[in-house]
Amino acid sequence: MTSMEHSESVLQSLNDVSLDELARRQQERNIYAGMEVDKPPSQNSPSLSNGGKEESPGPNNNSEGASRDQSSGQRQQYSADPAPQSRPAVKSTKNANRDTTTKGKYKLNDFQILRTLGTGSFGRVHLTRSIHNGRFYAMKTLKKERVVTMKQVEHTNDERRMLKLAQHPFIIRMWGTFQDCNNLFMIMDYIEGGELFSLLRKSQRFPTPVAKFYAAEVFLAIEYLHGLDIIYRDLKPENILLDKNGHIKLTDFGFAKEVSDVTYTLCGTPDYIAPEVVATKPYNKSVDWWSFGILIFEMLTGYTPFYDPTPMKTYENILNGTINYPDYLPPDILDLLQKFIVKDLTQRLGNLQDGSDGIKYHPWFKEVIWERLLARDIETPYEPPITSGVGDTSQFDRYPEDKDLDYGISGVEDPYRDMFIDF
Ligand SMILES: Nc1ncnc2c1ncn2[C@@H]1O[C@H](COP(=O)(O)OP(=O)(O)OP(=O)(O)O)[C@@H](O)[C@H]1O
Repeated sequence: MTSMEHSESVLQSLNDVSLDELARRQQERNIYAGMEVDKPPSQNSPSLSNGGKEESPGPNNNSEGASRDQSSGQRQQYSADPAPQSRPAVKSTKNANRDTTTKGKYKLNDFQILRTLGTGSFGRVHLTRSIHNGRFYAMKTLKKERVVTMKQVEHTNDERRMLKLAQHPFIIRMWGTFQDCNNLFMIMDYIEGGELFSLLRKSQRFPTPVAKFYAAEVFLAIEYLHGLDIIYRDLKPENILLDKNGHIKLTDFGFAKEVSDVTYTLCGTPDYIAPEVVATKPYNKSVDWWSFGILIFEMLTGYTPFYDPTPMKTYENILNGTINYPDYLPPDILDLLQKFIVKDLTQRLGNLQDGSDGIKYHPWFKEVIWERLLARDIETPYEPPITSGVGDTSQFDRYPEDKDLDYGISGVEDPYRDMFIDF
């Protein structure tokens, strides 16, 4: 199939889906996302006993559980540091000397806020325009109070630091951060094409070459992060944006963490969490390769293999590890998926002696020319229909705008000042 034919088949399936059908599926996703994951599973549950703790127990980081984005119809993220136990602190040193400060501070007045692109549990992402260079940027805002009450202070500081460290063609670029008394602000490139999630839901499932293209670009992003000792920990189609040409940009580093060895925090999105994370065992970068397998499965089938409306049942399914692979999946894909979605870490592709090369040279990826892909020199299977040029927002849902934004307040007492000193 040529690249053109891929695009046509994706577009064809898009055209086949009525708006009602889309609304119904979005609604389904809401129900599916709205289940009880805002509480950490009980310590007695078969899957989540025996807690551990990775991150230094800062004053506000003993997460009892936090879910993100309960309003936008996406699968919820989940983060919980189980009961603290005395474990040696994990040292992450690889990037210790890299400068993650931002040169020259932006301020709110540098941007004109245009509209909301997305919402999360901590705030909104706005389309903005620089008053200096006229360019469009996405401005992610997080309410400090919410970050603190949901015990995500360290994850939020990590998000800023990891985003600043990561500079890659398939990773969102963050230009700077700032804060006021109530909010944190992150200025990122605006990615016009919307979420891969929306495209996948509209298409139901992707033809193999389309799934392979996105998987290969995601692979390069994850391989790069692992090279920096960063575990991403939240791979899913909602966190993959498409630029105007149809290349991917990995976004939302809310759970990304620099870890050279192993870590313990339970976080991620239920359908995508690896069994060793569910079982609160120490885990390493290979959790991203498990999620990568789930992502490829979802792109090819339109659903996730351990799906259940109840997250606790999803966790059980993950621990059972039984997957019914549909008959239409050809043997090379089956082989790949079975090597990613495998509980035994000594069998999991990406975690073997040949590291990420084992993935790169797997037969399913044999026609991928990795150097050209990295150079964005491979034709994309789908170009988002961006008609009104830069700043086009047609690929994003409309969100009711908040008329009472409390942005830009300073000079009053800020109880959280010491918690976000890098912003
Ligand atoms: N740089 C960007 N360009 C365009 N849209 C973006 C950008 N960053 C985020 N968005 C939109 O805003 C949504 C929310 O962003 P993000 O996932 O980073 O926020 P969040 O608060 O972490 O949300 P969640 O709780 O769902 O994880 C994204 O799903 C996407 O639709």
